[in-house]
Amino acid sequence: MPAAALSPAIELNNVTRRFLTPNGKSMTALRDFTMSVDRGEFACVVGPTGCGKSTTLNLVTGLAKPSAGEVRVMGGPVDGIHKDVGFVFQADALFPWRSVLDNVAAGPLYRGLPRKAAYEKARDWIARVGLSRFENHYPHQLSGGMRKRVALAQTFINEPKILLMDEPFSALDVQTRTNMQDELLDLWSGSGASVVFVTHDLEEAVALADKVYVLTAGPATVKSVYHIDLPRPRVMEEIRYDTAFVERCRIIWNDLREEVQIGQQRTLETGH
Ligand SMILES: Nc1ncnc2c1ncn2[C@@H]1O[C@H](COP(=O)(O)OP(=O)(O)OP(=O)(O)O)[C@@H](O)[C@H]1O
Repeated sequence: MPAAALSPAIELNNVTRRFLTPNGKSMTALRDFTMSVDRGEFACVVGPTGCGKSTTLNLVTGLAKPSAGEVRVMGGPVDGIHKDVGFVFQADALFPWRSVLDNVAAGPLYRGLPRKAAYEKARDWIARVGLSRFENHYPHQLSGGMRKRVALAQTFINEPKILLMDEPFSALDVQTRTNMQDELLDLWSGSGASVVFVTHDLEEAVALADKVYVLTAGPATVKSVYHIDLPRPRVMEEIRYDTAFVERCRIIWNDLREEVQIGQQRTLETGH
């Protein structure tokens, strides 16, 4: 077996990322950042507002380059967006002028699958997210939760080995959000994909993840890593009452709270 096949799906080794601010000064968003996500592992990243969570995802996509250190995806250096990477962000990435079916079929068509096979596959994924009756609807005719289901189908249909998610459910109401978390775990459990899921919501992180990274107030570095050994499959409505779950949230929140307070204090002092 080649060495690359045994390597983690994602590695950030001592990464520093600096930006130039509008007034020409250098600003460090990430400092000495080290993170490793194994194949098939679900990692969540939590930290104070603006600390650098999205920047970690941008480094994995290659949209941002490290100022120092190294980023590796599937055992190799990052060189543009890797074909095995899928995304789900807070904002919908659906084409408004295309039906649900055309939206979901777009990925396989783009990747060269013949039309008939692409549409068969799209129908299958639409059924898996429970939207068969809506395949001819347009995004504006769907609820926020339904659009998220389309987004998940649109992503999972490409069979990504790595899934990057940046607060994908934060705009949804609590009930819809819970349903989507279950849906995501269900789709992920059969996929073998490695996930990096950024969220402000610690309970969401603990409920979903194998591993939770707590980041410091910017510049972001890894403050601590928690392994979440709660049994799977997990059901969101039930896990929130599980004493082991509550205990883990309490421990991690004690850690995260300090950073949130530092971030808030800084905002009060500097106005941003
Ligand atoms: N392209 C850029 N140019 C300049 N500064 C940037 C750029 N991208 C991010 N930053 C800065 O880097 C810091 C980290 O931003 P990032 O978006 O990674 O934080 P975040 O933790 O994801 O934020 P939030 O919690 O608000 O979603 C912020 O201060 C931001 O202003």
